[in-house]
Parts: sequence; C-alpha cells; structure tokens
Amino acid sequence: MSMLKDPSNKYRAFTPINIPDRTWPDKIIDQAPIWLSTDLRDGNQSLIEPMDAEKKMRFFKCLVDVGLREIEVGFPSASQTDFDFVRELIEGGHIPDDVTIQVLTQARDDLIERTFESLKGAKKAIVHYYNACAPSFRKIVFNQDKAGVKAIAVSAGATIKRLADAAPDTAWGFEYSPEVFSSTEIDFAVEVCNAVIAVFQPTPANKLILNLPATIENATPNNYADQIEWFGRHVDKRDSVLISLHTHNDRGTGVAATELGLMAGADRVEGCLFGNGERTGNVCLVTVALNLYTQGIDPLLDFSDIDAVRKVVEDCNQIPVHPRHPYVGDLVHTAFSGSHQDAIRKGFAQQKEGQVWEVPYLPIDPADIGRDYEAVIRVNSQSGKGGITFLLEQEYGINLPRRMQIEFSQVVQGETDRLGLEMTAGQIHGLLEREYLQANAPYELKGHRLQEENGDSNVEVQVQVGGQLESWRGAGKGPLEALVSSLPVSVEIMDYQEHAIGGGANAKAASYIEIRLDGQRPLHGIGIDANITTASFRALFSALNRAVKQADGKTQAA
Ligand SMILES: CC(=O)SCCNC(=O)CCNC(=O)[C@H](O)C(C)(C)COP(=O)(O)OP(=O)(O)OC[C@H]1O[C@@H](n2cnc3c(N)ncnc32)[C@H](O)[C@@H]1OP(=O)(O)O
Ligand SMILES: CC(C)C(=O)C(=O)O
Ligand SMILES: [Mg+2]
Repeated sequence: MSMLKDPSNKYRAFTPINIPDRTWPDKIIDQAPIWLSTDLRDGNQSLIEPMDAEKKMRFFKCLVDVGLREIEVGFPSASQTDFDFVRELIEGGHIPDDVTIQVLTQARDDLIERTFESLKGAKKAIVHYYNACAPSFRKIVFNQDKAGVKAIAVSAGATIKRLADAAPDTAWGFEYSPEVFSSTEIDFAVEVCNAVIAVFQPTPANKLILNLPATIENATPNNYADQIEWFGRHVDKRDSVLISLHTHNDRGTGVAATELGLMAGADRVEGCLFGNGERTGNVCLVTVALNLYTQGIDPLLDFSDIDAVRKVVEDCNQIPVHPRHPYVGDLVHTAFSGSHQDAIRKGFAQQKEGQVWEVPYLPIDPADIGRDYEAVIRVNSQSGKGGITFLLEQEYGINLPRRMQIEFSQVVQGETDRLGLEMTAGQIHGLLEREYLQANAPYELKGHRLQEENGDSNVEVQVQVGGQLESWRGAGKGPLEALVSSLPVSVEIMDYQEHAIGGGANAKAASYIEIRLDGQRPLHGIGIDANITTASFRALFSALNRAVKQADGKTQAA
C-alpha cells in the first residue's frame, strides 16, 4: 500500500459509458472551433479579488483584440460590479458589432429577471443558464429527483424565452449547461437537454448552445470524448444545436479532454486564457489554439504578441503565469541542457525561411508568438559547447571554430560549476574577453609595421615584456609566418580562421588561431580588430600568452 489508507474505501472509480463503436479516435481536428472566453465570469469568480470595472474593461478589450467573438462578461445577477459592467459595455458602445457578449445566471426566476435587466439595449447577447444534473448534486444541493431537476431547467428556460420574446430588439442567443455533465448519467443529460430544446425550439439558422461541462474533471479524457460522441448521437435536432465544451483541469488533462471532445464532434470551446478558473482552472484557450496552430491550422485567434496578452491577464487576475505554462511560460522555449542546445543551434542553422518548421525541441517558432531567440538557449552547468557557441553567435557575431568551442566550453563549464549559477551571454562574453582577448602577459603587442613585396612579408612588432618595450623582427611568406619567425619561442600554427563581425564601416575582423608550443597541448587565441592583419596578430599573441602560461603552470607543477 503506497499510502496510509486504502483509497478504494473512500473513492469510487469513474464508470465508463458503453460505446464500443466510438468513432472519435479516428477523427482529426482540421478547423478552429467557435471560441468563448469565460475569463470575465468563470475566471473572475475564482479570483481572490474579483476584477473591478477598470480591469474587466481592460481584459475585455484584450479579448476582442485577440479575436474572441463570444465573450462571457459576467454574472450580472450576482454582483453590482458585474451588473454595472454589462451596462457600461452596452451604454458605452464598447461591444464591436461582430462580438457577442454572454452572461450567466442560475436557473432561478429572480436572477433571470435581473439578468435581462442588465442586458437592456444590447444589440445581441447570449443568455447562459445552468443547473447541476449529476446524482450527488441532485441529492446534496437540490434534494430533488431527476424529474425535479429537469423541471428546474425547463421552467427557467421558459422564463428566459418569455423575457427574450418581450425584448425583440436584441438578437438573442441561448445557452444551457447541465452542470457537472461529466458526472451525470449520460441518458439523463440528454433527456434534460432535449427538454430544454423543446422549450427554445432552435433551428439550424438559430441554434441553441448546449454546453457540456466537465465542471469537475473526473476521468481520463477519452471518457469525456465518449460522452460527447454519445450525446451528439442521441440529442434531438442535432443540426439546430451547437455542442460546446467546458472543461476544468482537476486531473491536469483539460486540454486533452477538450481536444478529444472536438474530435468527438463538438463545435465550440469555452475556457480562459492561460488556464485561470475555478480550482485548477478552466481549459487554457491559448494552449488549445496554439496546439492547432502548430498542426498548421489557423486557430482564428491572434497570439502574435503573447507576452502583451499575458501582461494584461496577469495584471487583471493578479496571478502569475507559471514559467512552464505551454507556449507562454518564461522557460518554455529555453534549453539549458547541452544536447538540446546543440540540436537547437544546428536546427536554426539549417532552418530555411518559408520551409516547414523543423527546429528540434521547439514545437513552435518563438518568433510566431512575438518571442525573440534570446531566451531560447541559456547556459548553466548542464550546458555544452552548442549553447555557448549559439549565444556568442547570436549576441556578439562571434563564430568560434569547432575545436575552440570545445576548449572554451571547458572554461565556461569550470565557471558554472564554480558559481553554481546560470551565465548570461554577457557573462560568457566577459569570460571570453578575460581568457582570450585580454591575454596580454607576458607579451603585450603594442604595434606593428608590415612591409610586403612579391609575396614576402617583413614585420617589426613592438612588444611590452615586463616593464620593457622590445622590438622584434621577422620575415616570411605572409604576415603570420613573418610574425611567427620574429617570436622568441618556437610556435607551430595548427589552425587559422577568420570572419567579419557586422558590416559596413563598423565591420570588424575576428581571427582565431590554434598554436602549439614544443611538447605542449594546442591552445587557441582570438584577436578582434578593424584591421584584419592586426586581428590575426592579436590572435597569435593571445594564443602565445595562453600557451606560455600553460607551459609555466606545468613547469611549476613539476
Ligand atoms: C460551475 C460554476 O461555475 S456555476 C457558477 C457559479 N458562480 C457563482 O456562483 C458566482 C456568483 N454567484 C453568486 O453570487 C450567488 O451564488 C448568487 C447571487 C447567484 C445566488 O446567491 P444566493 O441566493 O445567496 O444563493 P446561493 O449562492 O447560496 O445558492 C444556493 C441556492 O441556489 C440553488 N441553486 C444553486 N445553483 C442553482 C442553479 N444553477 N439553478 C437554480 N438554483 C440553484 C441551491 O439549490 C440553493 O438553494 P436553497 O437555498 O434553496 O438550498
Ligand atoms: C456554469 C458552468 C458552465 C460551469 O462553469 C461549469 O460547469 O464548470
Ligand atoms: Mg466552469
């Protein structure tokens, strides 16, 4: 027994419905559903401090900008704030013509009347009402049998229809939720909904929304899909009904349940941005939408500046978005580990504009949601040469040759192990400067004069050695060979590479040299200068000084 008590004495397993000829597993989602944001209702009712009017308005405008065309704006019979907000939306002319507001009410006549009062003058609106239908709610909350609970839905529906008919200037839509649908006997859920259909008499041109909530997520998502498919097969007037999904995330599978529910034939999805909502939250609309996007399907919602949306949501909800939240979290495009960084760097190098996205470990191009590539690779003690190289390339235009990447990554590794912290691109560059670009002792190059004739080079370099300025001369086939011949130690050049950093008048040359002193391990040096010869000379002195230091260290150790 893994825990102290036997859970089978306390908890009951979900009983699956019998639908052996289910078809949803073979379906694919190939278009965006109708979306409804319930941030201002389900999201709002779950906050420690519900939003005030200013926050609600800011959030509403953000939802409109994102492309939401159906927005549940509150529970106007519940609070004056919500009532006044609905009034302000209508009277202030804040609702664009292509946006429909929705409001929620319990199935109680007094609350329904107040709800209609709040909607006076609206061009269009969806009135959404609910009552729980599941056995435990029938028993615990309503103390009613099935007939009694069905009667609540029918009677409230009739009140809503009557009040709507009395206000014909508004284009009304209606939504009914058999709350806790996922725990309700499926045939009873259909029975109640069919009774509601009989009240509203929907048509294909004027559909009734039947919202089937997993108010409390209680089973694996395939069960929810079974329930949706079964419901769709048995509900009356299927062509006059929109089946809407409304999942919560109690078991952490709200997104999966929604996606399988869509495969099972649902038309519409209700949820909140970044998964706010009761308890563990409503399904995250952003995740469902971007999951479609990364399958090549236009979600018809715009998250091209996801961080701006996140800022509004965080400010209004006063709840931070988790750093690992899909698509939007601070860390979700970041690789710290070496093998991931290596693959990502190679992926970026091979990814061609206009081709199918194939960068390993990145399911979405961060640029598509307004993210830059800065956060993609971050370096700590788990990182390898790929990440370090990537950061130097991206931030400083420095392309270390392969063997030098290996050498320098050991320097960085030593530092990250010592510090136990992340190193930023700036800190890595600082380390590169300290290790290579400022390797000026014992020989500091102060200047040089170069003469070239018929392929022969003669060089004279001024070098500070200790406190003395010395002048060294050498000759050879090319400047580097001439410089090497001027040195007081024997140096073998193993590799030389160079490239430009930047362009135009500000372009610089970066030179990389790998050398070996007699009997020593090869080492690299770097030189960066506007003049390419100076850059290569600096690189040689950088390598020379590091090599001399290495040799001295060995001598001392011996
Ligand atoms: C799953 C969901 O998210 S549902 C939405 C939940 N959201 C909210 O509740 C937020 C806003 N709610 C509120 O501010 C209040 O609950 C109000 C104003 C709506 C109602 O407040 P009150 O009148 O004090 O009732 P209260 O909230 O305690 O509700 C309990 C009563 O309503 C009944 N009730 C609960 N839900 C419903 C419903 N959907 N339809 C009809 N009656 C209902 C209960 O049976 C109970 O009746 P009883 O007093 O006869 O036992
Ligand atoms: C009101 C209903 C739709 C609800 O929020 C739920 O059941 O979760
Ligand atoms: Mg809900």
